[in-house]
Amino acid sequence: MPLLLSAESDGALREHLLDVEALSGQEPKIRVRNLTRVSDDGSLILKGVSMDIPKGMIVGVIGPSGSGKSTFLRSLNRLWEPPATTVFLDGVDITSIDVITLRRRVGMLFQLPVLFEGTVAVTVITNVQEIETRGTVADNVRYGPNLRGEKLSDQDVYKLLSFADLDASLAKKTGSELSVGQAQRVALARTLANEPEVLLLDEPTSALDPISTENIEDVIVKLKKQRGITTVIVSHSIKQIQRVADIVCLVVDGEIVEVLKPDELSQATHPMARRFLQLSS
Ligand SMILES: Nc1ncnc2c1ncn2[C@@H]1O[C@H](COP(=O)(O)OP(=O)(O)OP(=O)(O)O)[C@@H](O)[C@H]1O
Repeated sequence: MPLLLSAESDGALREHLLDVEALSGQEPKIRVRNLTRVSDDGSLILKGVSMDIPKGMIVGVIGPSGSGKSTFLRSLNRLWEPPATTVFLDGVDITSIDVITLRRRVGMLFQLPVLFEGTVAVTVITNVQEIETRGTVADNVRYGPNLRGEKLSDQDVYKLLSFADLDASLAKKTGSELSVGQAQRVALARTLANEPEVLLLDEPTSALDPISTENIEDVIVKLKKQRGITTVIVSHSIKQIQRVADIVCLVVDGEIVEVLKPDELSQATHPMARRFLQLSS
């Protein structure tokens, strides 16, 4: 029976008590095995991390600054290229999956939304024609499907905006007319237009006010409940992780040192993890 696994510290994988099948009833969506990253100066950024990410669950990733959280997250859709046979999506080594296909299936949202506003030429890979897109909210939402030669109808765009808790009237606006919170929800709608199976969120609300933060958190939870999307969220806010996550990974110094349920964080035993949790709460 598969177990959630954390980093190996002494050559052997340390098993955790959380059982993936018991939690989700299914095989993991993403499997990470012995993932190591060495920086140019020879220091270890990730130290043989192993982890199962259960399908349809929200996995929170917390830990001190510089501990490797973003590097871990970026490895999952090859924004940082992991070594072969270390990251698997539905059992398939992601380095063998076409990178555009992978990033459609494993979408990502960053700390700050980047919407395009000017004229952008999109080369449609399927039939090698060029489409011009102007940079409205609707254009942003249509971007991913456009790349695949699919055109979303106005209704499709409105549905995606509505799912991201945005009014359809925003569709004709440009990025500069939006608040950061609205722009982040547009970025989320744009990611959802690709119908991802997994969402990677790198501190998605750290630039947002509490109301916008709540809006985004609500959408994250709705995506799990209504669409069964698997989510990995890096956050500096332990309270946020406790609000949205089903399980929490504590990353310290390039290792996942603990995997716990959100209401069991006080049971963390690793000294650095305990100190981090005490200082953050
Ligand atoms: N491209 C890179 N080249 C060299 N070192 C890097 C690179 N990317 C990250 N690092 C280093 O790897 C370590 C982990 O960085 P990472 O951004 O993954 O940590 P983090 O836990 O997400 O930090 P934060 O919470 O501050 O965002 C840091 O020491 C960082 O300086």
